Amino acid sequence: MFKTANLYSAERYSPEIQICTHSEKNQFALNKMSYQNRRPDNSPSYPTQEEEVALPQHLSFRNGQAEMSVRQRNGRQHDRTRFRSRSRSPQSQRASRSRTRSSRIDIPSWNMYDASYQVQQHYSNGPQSATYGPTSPTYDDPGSPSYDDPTSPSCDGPTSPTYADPGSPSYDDPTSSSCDDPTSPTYADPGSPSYDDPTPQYDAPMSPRYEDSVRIDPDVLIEKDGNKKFRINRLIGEGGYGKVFEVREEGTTDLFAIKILKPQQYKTDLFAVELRVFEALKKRPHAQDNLLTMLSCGNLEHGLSNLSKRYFRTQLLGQTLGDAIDSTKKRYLPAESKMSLCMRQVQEIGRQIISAMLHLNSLNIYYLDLKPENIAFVEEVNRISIDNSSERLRYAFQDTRIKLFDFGVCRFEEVGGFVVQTYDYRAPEMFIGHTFSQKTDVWSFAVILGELNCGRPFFPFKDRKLPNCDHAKRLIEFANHCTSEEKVNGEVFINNTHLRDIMKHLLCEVTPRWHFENLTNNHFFYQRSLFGPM
Ligand SMILES: Nc1ncnc2c1ncn2[C@@H]1O[C@H](COP(=O)(O)OP(=O)(O)OP(=O)(O)O)[C@@H](O)[C@H]1O
Repeated sequence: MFKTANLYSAERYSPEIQICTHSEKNQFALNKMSYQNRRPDNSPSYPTQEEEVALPQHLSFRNGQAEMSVRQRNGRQHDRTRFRSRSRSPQSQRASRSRTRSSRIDIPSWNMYDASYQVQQHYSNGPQSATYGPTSPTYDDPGSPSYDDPTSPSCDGPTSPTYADPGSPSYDDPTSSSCDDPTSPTYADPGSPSYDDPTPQYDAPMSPRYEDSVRIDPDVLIEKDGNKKFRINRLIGEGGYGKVFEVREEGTTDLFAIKILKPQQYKTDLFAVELRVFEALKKRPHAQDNLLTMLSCGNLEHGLSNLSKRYFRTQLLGQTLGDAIDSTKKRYLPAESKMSLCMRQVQEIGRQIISAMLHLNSLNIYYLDLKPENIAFVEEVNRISIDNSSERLRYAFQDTRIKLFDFGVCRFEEVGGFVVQTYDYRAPEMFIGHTFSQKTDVWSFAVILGELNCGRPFFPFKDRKLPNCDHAKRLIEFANHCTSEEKVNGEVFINNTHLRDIMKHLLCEVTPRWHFENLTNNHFFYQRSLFGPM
């Protein structure tokens, strides 16, 4: 997503740090303070798409590690990318500590999802070779409810999915149907660079969180109770309570994902919840079509630095839907610049999410954190076919097979209580303290469909200062407008009549809102001929 980065008039910043991408020949410099305050032309408005995508808002160096945080302004996602010198000899550590502010990183391929980065760090005392980086852990969502927020009552190829999937509702068979996170990282992490803090934090002591994210030592993981050995390829991502690594089984070419629990999270039950969901899913042989399932779990023989030995291993998935549609950055673009996913693929993706949710519901599991960031493509993502002839620009993916993962927030029927949910996808009743139900997920599902159709976050407002009950009302009002043909801000939000008809039943008050079961024979999702070719 950063490949097209082209910085808005970089020279006008007083360059403290330069990053250049070889592939694009884009050189850009940033000065955190000047960017944070204003664009170079002094216009106070939202950044352009390019700026928004390209500008790292914070890049700092700590103990030989270059650290960059990217926060998509007004968006949901907060990404940090770190690079660290592979050899951490005392000399290199000393050299990096004495480095001045004039540093430069060359990144041959600026892609968050590359297996590794080749990073050349040129320090003031001479170029120094360094390598790679674990990539793109997505941290807390600026829109996510924070535990500190007292106003928040609910914390928060060509292969199409097969219609013949016996575990999924089939359109020939209309009857078929098949937890709190106190650990979420928050922006208030004292060791993290803060966006509000104008002081660059050079040579500040590393927070344990940063330090441990890059130390992969040893790089062979051995299952304690099995005989398998895995070599770590890279850190894929980091969540509130665990880190996910891409690993290769020794002696084979098979790749897997291994999630290892952070030691400080032993006391939380999110890992246990996720394992319990995996165990439950074993009872549904077809659940694995659209839900990530576990291959093994237990303890590793040797833990990694700063991580516990508890782990589980799963299939390795591709990019998340959230990253693939990357609509957050388009929030403030004019309508004509937004791109919608072609309707046929909205249908395909929607149908798979329904299938996943029906499996979970049949096991009395509430997912409760449905969002594009928790849905991943089975294969690496390839965006194709942009069709300019339709009303909106459209794109498609080569392979739309998806799976839902991250079951840490799931709830079982017998457990009630406080739930952490992402702000943008949270149902209105959750803002006013209602307990969750299956319909909580239905709302989030509809928001995702809307987002795929609009090419940007569905609800274009986010006012954290608004009392929760007012926000809830606003959501319902806005949803009513969107599901009518009325223009909202000069555009018809949902420009497909079939989708609009369904959305009326999904984006509404909780009582009339449909269940996922109501969608099992819905022609929008199950009538293949409804939409023509991409
Ligand atoms: N099986 C997998 N294959 C590929 N990538 C994965 C896999 N599982 C997780 N990831 C990546 O790792 C990141 C963190 O994983 P996950 O969301 O499960 O962690 P978490 O600790 O539950 O996070 P959160 O705090 O958001 O709940 C994800 O955003 C995703 O990009």
